[in-house]
Amino acid sequence: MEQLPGGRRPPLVSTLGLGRRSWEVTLDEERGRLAWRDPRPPRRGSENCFVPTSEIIAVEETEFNKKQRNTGKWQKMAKPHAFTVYYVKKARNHRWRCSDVTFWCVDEHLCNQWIQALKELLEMQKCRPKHLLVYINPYGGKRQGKRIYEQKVAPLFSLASISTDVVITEHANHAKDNLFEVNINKYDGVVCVGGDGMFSEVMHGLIGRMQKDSGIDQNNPKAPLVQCNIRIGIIPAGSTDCICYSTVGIADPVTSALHIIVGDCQPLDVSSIHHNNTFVKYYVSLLGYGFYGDILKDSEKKRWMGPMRYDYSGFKTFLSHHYYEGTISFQPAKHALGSPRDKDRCRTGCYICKESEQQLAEQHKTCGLNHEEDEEWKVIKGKFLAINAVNMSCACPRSPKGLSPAAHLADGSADLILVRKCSRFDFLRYLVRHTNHDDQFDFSFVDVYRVKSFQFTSKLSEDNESSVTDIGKKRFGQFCRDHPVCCCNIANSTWNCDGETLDSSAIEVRVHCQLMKLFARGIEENCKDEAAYSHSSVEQLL
Ligand SMILES: CCCCCCCCCCCCC/C=C/[C@@H](O)[C@H](COP(=O)(O)O)NC(=O)CCCCC
Ligand SMILES: Nc1ncnc2c1ncn2[C@@H]1O[C@H](COP(=O)(O)OP(=O)(O)O)[C@@H](O)[C@H]1O
Ligand SMILES: [Ca+2]
Repeated sequence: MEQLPGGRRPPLVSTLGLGRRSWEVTLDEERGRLAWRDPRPPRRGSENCFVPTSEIIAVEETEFNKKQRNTGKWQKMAKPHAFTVYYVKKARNHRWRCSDVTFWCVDEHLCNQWIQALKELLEMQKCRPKHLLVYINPYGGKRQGKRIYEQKVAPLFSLASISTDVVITEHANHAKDNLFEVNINKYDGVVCVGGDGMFSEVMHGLIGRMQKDSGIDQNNPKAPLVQCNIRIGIIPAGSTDCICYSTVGIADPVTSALHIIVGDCQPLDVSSIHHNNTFVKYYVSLLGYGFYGDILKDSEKKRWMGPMRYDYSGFKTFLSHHYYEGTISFQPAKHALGSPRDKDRCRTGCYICKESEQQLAEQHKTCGLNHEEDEEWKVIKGKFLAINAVNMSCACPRSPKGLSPAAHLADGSADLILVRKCSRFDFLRYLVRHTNHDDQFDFSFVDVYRVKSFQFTSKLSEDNESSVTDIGKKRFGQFCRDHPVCCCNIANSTWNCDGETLDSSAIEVRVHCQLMKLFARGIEENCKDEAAYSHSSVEQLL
């Protein structure tokens, strides 16, 4: 076939049947779209439709079924040849669905030419995964992980010719441990079916494996970590599904499966947590002390309640109104272009995250040389109801704008939110603002900073100048029973680290810019207005 400069082929244009009528169908490689147009003069209800080729899921030769052939005209003509194109249809609220359109023609050769051209185009999309390793947590969220995968996700992977090795986890850390053993190079990505805790496990397995294979000591808080290029896909089947919601815009298994199929790629900042030069954990969404730590600790005892446990423990923790004393020191993220009070949000193709990617590339060229030790540290002592460090907005169904709506997925910084001791009423006002359009940072008792690293020491551990083991023993102490009204406490809180509790309260945290990648593209600006994807009028004509 004739080729254009750059090896591209000229558009393939044919008149094909769609329903009962003929349409002009164009496959334009250069513009990257499959379009079909009603050639008759425009009238109400008829539309031009197109699908970006990057969002075509599959193409299949189709048997015209009896029902279609037995209606009227078909009986009089030669047996038509047909093919079906499966593609991503964008619905409201960032939801994606698999839609399809069947074209037919009498000429078998033409039909095959179309199938061949579309298949070749799909083959050219090198970012698409062919072989995936899937971990399913059967006990996450409402315990529907296995059913969700089998009924909603597996059929789509099979349609897209993706082969899978599926592991249904049998215990906590099964997926993490397994990732240290498998031949990871066999796979184009790892999929986790579950909640944020399950994602965290898979991430620890992958990042840990990567550092081990590269001889990096994770216990060294200053060690430059090796980027993890194998992408993770999240099929949400957990209780909060914050990481999925904040990176896709919705927690919906079919939408996530389609993002995996089309081979999306979203870099993600990961923070490392150390205690006394010992590696503790990584996190990508929330590291919360005080309010969110206490909710998590209480909710773990109520796992049988499913996702409702967070509402129950949230209410209880709100009523307890405990505050914690400690010192927080941080290094502001001077490199970051944005601020936590920005009105603009991190969206698909975010220029701030792109800029960080370039800075990172420069840094790699200079062999990771930066002078962060010399940069200033700010120190804040106080009594806090909550200390939240978020690497991303932490949007979730409970709070669609999240804990820090302007946080970026991949800018190499975290937003550190300090909620000081205040009245219950004020704390409630603060919480309610996570669910409406008002600014949750516009309170005298709330401060927010964009940081690249921070440290926290609770007053208790400062007073004792204690070691990890001392802190470990004391943190399970009880809240002050003598003064229930004053809400003071003689214990430490717990850190909530992507939904997992941490044992050490004194910690050192560092953001690693774009350490890993997801099968996602960030939240898209709403593109529902583009007639392109609206196929409804075509459906009316059929
Ligand atoms: C009066 C109404 C106030 C409502 C305030 C709601 C604010 C909710 C913000 C939630 C942020 C969640 C950050 C993400 C945390 C998850 O990593 C963690 C574990 O998730 P999973 O593994 O899927 O269970 N979830 C939580 O810590 C639950 C927090 C729930 C708070 C009510
Ligand atoms: N088979 C299993 N049995 C028990 N726990 C598991 C299993 N598989 C994974 N886990 C653990 O369950 C925890 C919660 O999982 P997650 O999928 O995040 O559910 P949820 O969102 O309901 O918390 C994770 O910490 C994970 O390590
Ligand atoms: Ca970030």
